[in-house]
Amino acid sequence: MRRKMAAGNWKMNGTAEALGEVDKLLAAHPAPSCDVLICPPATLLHRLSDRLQGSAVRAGGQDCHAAETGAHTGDVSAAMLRDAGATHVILGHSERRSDHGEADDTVRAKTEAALGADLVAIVCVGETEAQRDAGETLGVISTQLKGSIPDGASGETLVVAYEPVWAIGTGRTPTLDQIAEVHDAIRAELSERFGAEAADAVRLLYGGSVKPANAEEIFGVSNVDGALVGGASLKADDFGGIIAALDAS
Ligand SMILES: O=C(CO)COP(=O)(O)O
Repeated sequence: MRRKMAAGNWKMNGTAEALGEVDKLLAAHPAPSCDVLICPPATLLHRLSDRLQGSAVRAGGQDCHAAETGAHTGDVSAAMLRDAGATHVILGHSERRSDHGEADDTVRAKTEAALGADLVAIVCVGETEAQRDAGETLGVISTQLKGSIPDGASGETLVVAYEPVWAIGTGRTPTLDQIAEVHDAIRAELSERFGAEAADAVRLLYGGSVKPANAEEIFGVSNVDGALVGGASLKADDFGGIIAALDAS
């Protein structure tokens, strides 16, 4: 049985006062039965992980460099995230791919670095609207999975997030059938590469305009093991509603 996961990606949002929302969330959901993860900006990671001491909620990074140390101004290594209290890191998010030109081989190198630092890697894949309209969705996802996930990944160290680019921050979501089609295809692809047992242990998250109002139906979809949540993770009430829907699913 895969443990469900609700992961919040704060993106470039939040200064110290945002931690008040975390206090609210912890008070409202002291013992969630799913894994709950918050990935704040790197500047908040240490303070967040201090705040989460003694709770069931974990902290994660939003990116890391592929190298361990060195002359990479502005970058943060996987070991540094770990040192700041992270247990997980999001890699290959579509905003990293588009804002920073990250290709699959970069994502793969970063994922290797994350695994080497004992972080769970949440590797993101997803098609653009033009790719979906052209009928290329499954091919694009397959290429991203092959290129972004290193051979050393396992069910315990890898989470895959399917985030259609056109659904991120837009209020639009794929149909439930479209989500099922992609998640089933991801599971099959992982199974072919890593074997059924290892593939079965990998959590597959859906991301893109997940809200309390649509969470329940999305969590009912085949091979959806939770969500990677952007905007709605910034407010304790909204993220709490998503956690509650996941716990009830
Ligand atoms: O990109 C996302 C999470 O990584 C999704 O963002 P939204 O939930 O704001 O659409």
